[in-house]
Amino acid sequence: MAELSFSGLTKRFDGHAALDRVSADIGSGEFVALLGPSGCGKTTLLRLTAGFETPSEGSVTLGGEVMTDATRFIAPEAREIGIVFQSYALWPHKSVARNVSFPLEVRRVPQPERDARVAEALALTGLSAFAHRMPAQLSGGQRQRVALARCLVFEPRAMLLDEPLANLDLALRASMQEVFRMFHQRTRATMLYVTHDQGEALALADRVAVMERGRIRQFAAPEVLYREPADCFVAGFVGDGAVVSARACEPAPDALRIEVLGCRVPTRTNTRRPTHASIRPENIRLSHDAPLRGRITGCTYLGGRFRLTLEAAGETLTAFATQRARLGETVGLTLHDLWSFHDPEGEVLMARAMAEA
Ligand SMILES: Nc1ncnc2c1ncn2[C@@H]1O[C@H](COP(=O)(O)OP(=O)(O)OP(=O)(O)O)[C@@H](O)[C@H]1O
Repeated sequence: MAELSFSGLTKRFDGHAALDRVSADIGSGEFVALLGPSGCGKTTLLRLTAGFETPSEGSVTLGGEVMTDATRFIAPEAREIGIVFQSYALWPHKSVARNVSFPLEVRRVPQPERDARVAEALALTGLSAFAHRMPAQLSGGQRQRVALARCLVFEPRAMLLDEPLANLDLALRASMQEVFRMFHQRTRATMLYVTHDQGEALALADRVAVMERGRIRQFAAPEVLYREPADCFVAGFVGDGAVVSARACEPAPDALRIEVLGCRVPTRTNTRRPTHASIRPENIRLSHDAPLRGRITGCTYLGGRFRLTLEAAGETLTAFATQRARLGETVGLTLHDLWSFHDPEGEVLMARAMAEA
C-alpha cells in the first residue's frame, strides 16, 4: 500500500475555502483519522483524494505519483483507491459474493482467481457463511463488512472510509471498531478514516489529523493530542477537561513553572511563553487543605469512579473521584503534570467554535 501526500491542498467553493493549504504525509500502511467538527473539510479532503473533486490549488500524491495538481488529473477509477461510505452502497440485487466479486469482474480478473480472492476477502471480514445472502437479508454491521470486503478484494493502493459506522447503533459501532482494527492489522492497508467521533478516532488511528475551518491544526498520535495539544482548539476538542489562561512565572528562564488559576505549578511545555494550560481530569487531585478551592456543581457515576464538575477561580474544571461528592461542597484542588502551550489567538478561536457549536 502506498503513501499518500497532500501539498498546499486548497479547495474553494464560491470563494469560500473548504480546505485551506493542507499539507500532510501519510505513511504506507498507516491508519489516519480525520477528526473535526461539522463543515471543517474532512469529506472535501477525502473527495479530493478519491478524485471526485479537483483542487483549486495544491496536489495529491499517491505512491510518489501525482494524482492531481494544476496540470494533471488522474480519473477516480484509475487511482486504485477503495472507498467505504456510511451508506454501504451495495448492489441490492447481487448476492454478498457477487457484490464482493464486482471490482474483480470490472478488472477482468479470471474466474478461478476471482473466486479465490472473494473467498479470502469474505473470510477476512467474517462473512464466509453469508456469501449467498442478499444485502437486504443482512444487519447493518454485516452490510458494512461486505462494503469492506468489496474494497479490500482488489487490493487498493489506499482506502478511504467516510464515517463508515455513523449509521450503526452504539453496541455495533464498538464491535465494528474491533473489525476495522483487526482488518487493518492483517492487511496493513493505508487508511484515511473520516469521523467526527473522537472516541472512534483515538481508539482506531495510528495518527489523527484534527481539522478546523479547512486546516489541520495538529496531526499526531492520539496520546500526543491528548497529553500535548498544540493549541486551544485541539485541547478543547479532544478529550475531557478545561483550557485556561496561563503565564510563565517570573523570572522565566525556562518557563518550567506557570501561574494558573492563581497557583504556581510545574508544567510540561514546548514554549517559554505559554499562554494557556490544558487541565485534564487526571491532572487534578482532591485534597482538603490545598489553597485552590473548587465548588462541586456536578457528580456523575462512571462505573468505578465519579466524574466531578467544579467551579474554581472562575473556571469550570473536571476531576475524577473515588467517592460520591455533595453538590455545593467546597474541596481543595492540587494541580499536577499540566501541559502548557503558546496560542495567543486561542480565546478568539474558542469563542468562535463555541458560538458555532
Ligand atoms: N459542493 C459544494 N458546494 C459548496 N460548498 C461545499 C460543497 N461541498 C462542501 N462545501 C462546503 O465546504 C465546507 C466543508 O465541507 P465538508 O463536507 O468537507 O465538511 P465535513 O467536515 O465533512 O463536515 P461533516 O462532518 O458535516 O460531514 C462546508 O462549509 C461545506 O458547506
